[in-house]
Amino acid sequence: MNFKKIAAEAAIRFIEGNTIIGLGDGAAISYMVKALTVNKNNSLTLFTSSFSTKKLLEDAGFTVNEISAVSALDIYFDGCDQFDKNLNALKSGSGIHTTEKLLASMAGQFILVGDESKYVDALQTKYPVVIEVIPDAIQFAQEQVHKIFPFCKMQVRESKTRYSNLLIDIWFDEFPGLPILNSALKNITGVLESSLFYNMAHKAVIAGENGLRVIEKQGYSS
Ligand SMILES: O=C[C@H](O)[C@H](O)[C@H](O)COP(=O)(O)O
Repeated sequence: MNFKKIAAEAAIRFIEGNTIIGLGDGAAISYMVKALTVNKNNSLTLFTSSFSTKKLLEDAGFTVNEISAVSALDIYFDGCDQFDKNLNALKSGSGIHTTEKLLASMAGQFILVGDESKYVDALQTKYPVVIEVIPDAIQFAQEQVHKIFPFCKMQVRESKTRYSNLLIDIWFDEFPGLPILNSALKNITGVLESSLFYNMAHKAVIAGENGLRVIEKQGYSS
């Protein structure tokens, strides 16, 4: 069974009545593009944080709009590495979290899509937290991270971001409290964003052996 495909096809239903849509990156999102292609709706205005998703959309005949031209989306859909029961998510894999966070912040609803394996009680340290850093701050940012979290390990990625910035993977043996982790990284001068999406997602659509589930953030009803 292809659970990402099942979740993606279910997630499409949330589009009904909404027209300004953002799409993230990854396998689940690629199934959403396929599903959108089958039920083509020309009234959608589409944005994406991902060059791969952009190519998929354009190959399928959709127009992809410039992010700089928009300030509000109806819904932003994206995959993740993991998310917890409060819908805090790690989106470290692709290194495009700054653009993903921008679109998620613009959206009235931010919906995570994936298979059941993404859902954990508490985020696990098998993924790093990644920060996007302006090149001139590369030493300073590492020093600051080290001062705040002396036991973490850091590795600068070789690839640059679409904004020509650098990415640092930060590995923990154990995560500090997520609110502290979130604000401490955000407050370092020269750091744009981290790959921890703390308190941002509204819903998650996941599929697995036990069927399809929509998990809503506590206190959120659309
Ligand atoms: O880390 C986050 C990435 O941006 C993707 O959202 C994530 O890797 C997608 O996962 P999948 O390919 O399992 O849908």
